Amino acid sequence: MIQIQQLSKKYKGAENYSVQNLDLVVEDQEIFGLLGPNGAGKTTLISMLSFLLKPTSGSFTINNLSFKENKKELKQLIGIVPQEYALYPTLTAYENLYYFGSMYGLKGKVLKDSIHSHLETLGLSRFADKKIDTFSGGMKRRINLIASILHNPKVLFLDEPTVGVDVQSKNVIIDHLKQLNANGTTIIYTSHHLNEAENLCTRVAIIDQGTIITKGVPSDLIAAQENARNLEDVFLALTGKALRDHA
Ligand SMILES: Nc1ncnc2c1ncn2[C@@H]1O[C@H](COP(=O)(O)OP(=O)(O)OP(=O)(O)O)[C@@H](O)[C@H]1O
Repeated sequence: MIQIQQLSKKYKGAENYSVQNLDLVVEDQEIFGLLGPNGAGKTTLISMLSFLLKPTSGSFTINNLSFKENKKELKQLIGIVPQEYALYPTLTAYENLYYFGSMYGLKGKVLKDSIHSHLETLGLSRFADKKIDTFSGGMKRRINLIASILHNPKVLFLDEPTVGVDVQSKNVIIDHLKQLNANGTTIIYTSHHLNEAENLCTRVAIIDQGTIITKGVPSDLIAAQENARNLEDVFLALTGKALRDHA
């Protein structure tokens, strides 16, 4: 279980908080969606939960382990799939995955088997020895995903895992997330694909200006919002239609 208490982040030099006094509980085995307009604070939140970013204040625990006192254990327990590709372009897919697996302390046959089995499931076995810079966006996204799950994390954070990929790659990624979840991994992911979240998530939270404005089971949120037919209607009713451009 993930318990977030009063978590806040204000970037250095920024006027406003990007995440402010956020409270949230995510139960084991959920697929939890973080939704919200551009700049809402989704990446900031997920980056704090995966130790990529230090909170300004507040706290969280994962499986009762505190982010302050149990950082090392927690880093082994979680996986993070960042929005940007974190891969070495001139190394092959296999070499990249071997490197990332080693970072989690995996080695030998266990690591090799894990790499090959994930490459197989995600349809990339025949590209194992090809360099990453020859890969399409969809292939890189799948390698990025594998790099984060070789150590079989109990909790997986993903920042827009299906952005910019074709429908085929997207389906393979979503099916794999469902499979991981069925095998016991709790999943928290950010997305702008509201249809996808509506179908995939046990619960979602809609975030705006660094705070949660609503959360719940997608069908409950739709039923509770007047004239809403889907999650997109709920999203627009709660966050408005104004563009969120800012520099
Ligand atoms: N490194 C940074 N320094 C200063 N401000 C930042 C930094 N990163 C993000 N922000 C600001 O924090 C706010 C939240 O940004 P964040 O990237 O978390 O939003 P998001 O919901 O993930 O947006 P998107 O959907 O566009 O990815 C925005 O106002 C953004 O400009």
